[in-house]
Amino acid sequence: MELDKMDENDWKYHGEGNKSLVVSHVQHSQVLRLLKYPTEDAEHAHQTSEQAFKHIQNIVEFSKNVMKPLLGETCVHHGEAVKLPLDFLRQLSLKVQQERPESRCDKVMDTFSGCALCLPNLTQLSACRLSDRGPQLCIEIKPKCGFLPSSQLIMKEVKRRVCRFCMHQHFKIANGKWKRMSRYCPLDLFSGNKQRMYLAIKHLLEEPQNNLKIFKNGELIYGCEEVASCQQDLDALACHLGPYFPPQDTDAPVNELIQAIVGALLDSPGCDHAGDHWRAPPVDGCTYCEGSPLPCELLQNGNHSLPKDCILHKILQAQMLDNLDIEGVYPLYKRVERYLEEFPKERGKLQIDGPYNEKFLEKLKNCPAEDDGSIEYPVGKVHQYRVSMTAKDCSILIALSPCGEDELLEPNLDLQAPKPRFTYSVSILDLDPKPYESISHQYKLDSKIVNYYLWNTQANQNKPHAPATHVYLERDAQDCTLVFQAV
Ligand SMILES: O=P(O)(O)O[C@@H]1[C@@H](OP(=O)(O)O)[C@H](OP(=O)(O)O)[C@H](O)[C@H](OP(=O)(O)O)[C@H]1OP(=O)(O)O
Ligand SMILES: Nc1ncnc2c1ncn2[C@@H]1O[C@H](COP(=O)(O)OP(=O)(O)OP(=O)(O)O)[C@@H](O)[C@H]1O
Repeated sequence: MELDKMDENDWKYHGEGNKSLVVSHVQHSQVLRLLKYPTEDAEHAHQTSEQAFKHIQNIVEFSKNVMKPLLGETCVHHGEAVKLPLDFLRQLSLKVQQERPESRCDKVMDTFSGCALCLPNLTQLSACRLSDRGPQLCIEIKPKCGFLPSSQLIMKEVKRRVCRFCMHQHFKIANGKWKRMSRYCPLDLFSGNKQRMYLAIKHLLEEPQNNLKIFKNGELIYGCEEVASCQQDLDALACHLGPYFPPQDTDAPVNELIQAIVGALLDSPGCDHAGDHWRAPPVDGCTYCEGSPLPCELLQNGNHSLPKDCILHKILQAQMLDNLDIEGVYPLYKRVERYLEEFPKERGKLQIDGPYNEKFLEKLKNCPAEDDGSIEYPVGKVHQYRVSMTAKDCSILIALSPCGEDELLEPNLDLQAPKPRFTYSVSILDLDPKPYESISHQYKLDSKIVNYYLWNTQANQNKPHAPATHVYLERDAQDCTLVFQAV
């Protein structure tokens, strides 16, 4: 990338999340990930270029030194912090503005610092496998948390039976984030049982929310950009998929696609043994969620039997570093807070805000197994919890391209299920560190999600024919706030 020749016309809007906006290069397989901040947040506008650059470098180092050893060399691309001309960024921001979904416009792209993260465009197969291929298909899945907690410290028993995603759905529908309930359950996807995985992906296709997107040649063809309304057309998707499947299969291209996704998720390409040396302690919680719509006989048939080196297994291992649950971690976070009040200078030594280097990884690995009264124990558990939060919020990108005849013989490139017809690459994105301070937010959110779920499911059980208008009063902390008035 030649920084003195940056031209906004070489870049186009690609997508965005809560924290960053992504543009892709029109010719090269490259993206720029630009941070966003709330429109009213003047503090960020006054952040110096050095501070912004350091923030992005922190993201790079966390991906490279913490998440990569856990998740694997081949699927994590940490990218590079870059400094860009301010004029280019201002023009780019104007150019992409009209393509941004309205629901994301409460934040603006950072055009002040001149800093961004440059990454390979992961919706395309990696360059070494790419050459001149046919049309490329890319499936992005944000799987969310794939296990039920089993910590002794949990007071809210329902959390042992219904997963966070399924409970959160009730809360999201009530506060208008989505219009329709998703039937996807992460425990089905992470089950390792092909039937359950197939149905989990089918449910994602039926109601993608922000958990599934499909790109064709880098363009979004399926998945919602606009938050509340997200009706997708499966017939239109089937038409898009036509060229990828031989004519005899045209009646079922969506099913074929699901099979291909299941195959890629269960495969262990290259078999790098990332994370092997420090496995998360086993969590012996229940392996199915009562919120899943699947029949009981199917749910009980599959117990985290994911192949050891597949992408889902690695992500699940990283998620399971949270073995105390937020209910167990929050008191430890408060203990760290009290310690830092007394010894503020220790903040740097304990690496509360980084740097995310080998020493940080050591702290994570060497956290005492039991509470020995040291400060290393609560700090280690908080670090582990933050890493697990990143793994619970990352996305998997599967880039598929039809195979040439000759490639069908290469064992590591072929999908086993259902037929070896694609070459593919699997990557993980959005591996940013979650701020230390977010633990407090997580604790409150956990409580809101569980309380609302219990209230809503009990209200529906007791009053199946109750009037459609109801009021939810939230009584956490000292106040009593009117939260929802759903109609
Ligand atoms: O808390 P959750 O589970 O709702 O996850 C948030 C995501 O919401 P989701 O439920 O996936 O729609 C949320 O995604 P959306 O903005 O809803 O697309 C973000 O990923 C957020 O992360 P961050 O604060 O931007 O670093 C995520 O927050 P973290 O909890 O990961 O910090
Ligand atoms: N390297 C990449 N290659 C291709 N597409 C990418 C890449 N990085 C991000 N994207 C796209 O941009 C979107 C937003 O990126 P990302 O998930 O990193 O944003 P975010 O703001 O951190 O998300 P979140 O809301 O989860 O915090 C992704 O959903 C993905 O579609």
